[in-house]
Parts: sequence; C-alpha cells; structure tokens
Amino acid sequence: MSTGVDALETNHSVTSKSQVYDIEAQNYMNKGRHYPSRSQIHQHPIVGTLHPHICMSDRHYSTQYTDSMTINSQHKLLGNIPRYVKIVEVGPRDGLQNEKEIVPTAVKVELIKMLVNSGLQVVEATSFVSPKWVPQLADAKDVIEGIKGVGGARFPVLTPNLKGLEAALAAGVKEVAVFSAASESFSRSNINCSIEESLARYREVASAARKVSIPIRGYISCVVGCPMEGDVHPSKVAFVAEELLKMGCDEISLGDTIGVGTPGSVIPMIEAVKKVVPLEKLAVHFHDTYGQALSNILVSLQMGISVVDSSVSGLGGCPYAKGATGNVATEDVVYMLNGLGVKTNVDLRKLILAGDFIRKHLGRPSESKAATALNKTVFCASKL
Ligand SMILES: CC(C)(COP(=O)([O-])OP(=O)([O-])OC[C@H]1O[C@@H](n2cnc3c(N)ncnc32)[C@H](O)[C@@H]1OP(=O)([O-])[O-])[C@@H](O)C(=O)NCCC(=O)NCCSC(=O)C[C@@](C)(O)CC(=O)[O-]
Repeated sequence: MSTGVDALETNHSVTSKSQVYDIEAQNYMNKGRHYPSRSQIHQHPIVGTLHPHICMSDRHYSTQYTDSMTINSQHKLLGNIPRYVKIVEVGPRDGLQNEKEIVPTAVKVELIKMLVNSGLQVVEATSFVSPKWVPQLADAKDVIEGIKGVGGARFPVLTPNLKGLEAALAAGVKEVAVFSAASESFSRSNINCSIEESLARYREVASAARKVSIPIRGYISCVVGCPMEGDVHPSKVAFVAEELLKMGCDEISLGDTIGVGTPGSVIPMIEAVKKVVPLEKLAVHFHDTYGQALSNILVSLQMGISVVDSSVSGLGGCPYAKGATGNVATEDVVYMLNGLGVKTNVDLRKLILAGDFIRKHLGRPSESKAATALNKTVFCASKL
C-alpha cells in the first residue's frame, strides 16, 4: 500500500483526510523527523483554513482557487492583482549563463523539458551571443535543436545584434529578445557599447525580426541600481523603455539586475515607465540579492503588471555585476501566487523536481526557500 499523500492520490481505500494526516505523520516520525501538529497546520497564515492533506499537497502544488482565496482577491490591497500571471522562466539562460563549469547540452535540454512539463509556457532557452563573452551558452544552436518538437511552450532567446538574430533564425528560433540597460556603465560592460549605440543596433534587429513576423522582447537592466553608478533615475528607465516600444518590442522586461531594489525604488520606477509603455506590455525581472524580490513582485502586481520573470531554483547571477545573486526562484513566485489565488498553470511539485534535477547536476543546494521547505516537510516531494 502506498502511504501519505501518495495514498490519497493512488489508494482509493484511504479516503479519510484524518487517516492521511496520521499516515504522513507516522512516516515522518519513523524517519526521525518532526511533523507539524494539526493545530500548527491550521494556524498557518496562508493555509490555515485548509485541511492538512490539502495544505501539504494540493494547496502548495496547484493553483486551484478556494473560498478563502476568493475573499483575498476582493481585499482592497489585492484588488488590482491579476487573476493570471504569465511566468517567463529564465533559468536555462539567465540562470546558467554565469556558471563556470560548462553544463552539458543534454542537461540543458532535459532541464527545459522538465520546466515545460511543469506547465511553464515561456522558457527562455539560451542566447545567441559571442561565445567569447558567454562561453556557457556557446551551444545555443544545439540546445535549440534538442528542444525541437517540444510543444506547449515558447522558447525565446537573446540576440544582441543582427549576427545573433541570423544565427537564431537559422537554428529555427521563433522568438527573440534584445537587452539594453538604463545605466551607461553597465551597457558598456555587458555589451561593449553605449546605450544609444545599443538602441541603434536593436532597431536593426527589431526591424529584421518584424520582417519575418518574429515577436521581440526588450530587456532593460539596472532599472533601479547599477553596480558601478549606484541609484538609477526612473526617467532613464522610461527613456529606454519608450525607445524599445517605438522600435517594436512586444514586451519590455524591467530588470533589477543586482537585486538592490525595494518597493520604495521599484514603485517610482514603474510609475515613470507606465507613462510611456502600456502596463500590459511590461514584465518585471528581479534578482534576489537583498531578499527583496517577492516584495517587489507583489507591488508590481498591485500596480497591474502581470508578467514575471524568474529562474528555477533561483539560479543565476550577472557576469558583469559582482556579488549579484540569482533571479528570484520560480518556486517561490509560484508559491506566493498560489497563496494569492493567482493562476499560473504551473505544477509546483513538477517544478521542484526540475529544480532538484539542475541543482543535483550543479552540486549546490536550491536557493528557493519554498522548494527547500517543501522538500523537507512534504515527504512526497522529497521521495519523488
Ligand atoms: C554584444 C557583443 C556581441 C558585442 O561584442 P563585441 O566584442 O563588442 O562585438 P564585435 O562585433 O566586435 O564582435 C567580437 C567577436 O564576437 C563575435 N560576435 C559578435 N556577435 C556575435 C553573436 N551574436 N554571436 C556569436 N558571435 C558574435 C564576432 O564575430 C567577433 O568574433 P571574432 O571576429 O573576434 O572571432 C558581446 O558583448 C556579447 O555577446 N555580449 C553578451 C553579453 C551577455 O550575454 N550578457 C548577459 C545577458 S544580459 C543579462 O543577463 C541581463 C538580463 C537580460 O537578464 C536582465 C537583467 O537581469 O538585468
């Protein structure tokens, strides 16, 4: 007989929720681990109203609405939060680009497949950049070849110039992104040219992409702070955002590259940008260096943004921003959105498996607080 949450899913003879709780608790104690008491589970601020078996499995792993969630969405603080958030998974690109040891192409391809299998609908696959600048992604063409035939998701790639766009198109890519910055110094260290020069290059890329009906995303790095220049004024971000919009970018992602932002700096930045770019074209891209990413995402959602970039297991860091840690972990974003009753279509359990897979390969523990906690406390996740 299978046990615990598995029993709930596979053994129809175990129907009582209380029986499931007892089996889970017994299994935990058999392994010498602590299992939360019924009252602890009931007092949990997010899952408190739910029954143990739900909060230890379905609640954390699904995006199903509950009555309490409906009440939350009507709360004045949460009223603006969209009912659906599109997550742009950037782990295979932003997450891996900084890894010193070359990750085999087969591992990258398997990671992308697992991410798609978790329900993610946009997975940034790789970059067609200079292999001298980013050796980790020198296998871009092979990665694209490896995911040919994988359905159910879009696989944009980064293209810094026409050369990158041509290579991406030749490989069969259907969606691309250009990447600029709101800080002059960062632009020079990341792409070896000024902001103006980069925009001129991207106009060519955007125009060529439009000719073949390829959607294009525009990134802006350093939207609140730069590793070299410090604070970045919102007007600089708004300027670049407007230029990206004018050249035809379908979506503009606002990147806190070094994770220094707080709601105090993010709100005025978004206020400035939304005057020149419609909110529905904006995405946010937070790194979690100072542990502010989820707060920043929450205020962005409250301001009406509904596209969030994140990286499985919190992989990442920027090669040109010393000390910057990874992107916000996708697992943590999904956990928070589940708690808010916001739909993502992502199965958190499968997502955690993808995170476990890549972390095992890299030989480092997960940066995701939610994945770490769930792997510790939900034995069905650690067992899978
Ligand atoms: C932009 C360049 C190419 C300029 O690099 P450059 O050295 O100024 O360019 P170049 O035109 O003089 O070319 C130099 C060499 O690169 C080659 N080259 C030129 N272009 C390509 C290409 N597309 N694909 C392959 N090779 C290329 C070119 O052929 C030549 O080769 P060589 O003649 O020396 O053998 C370079 O600086 C570069 O590739 N930079 C990439 C930087 C990067 O990928 N950074 C990370 C991504 S951005 C990011 O992570 C931030 C983001 C988006 O996540 C948001 C956030 O968090 O802020």
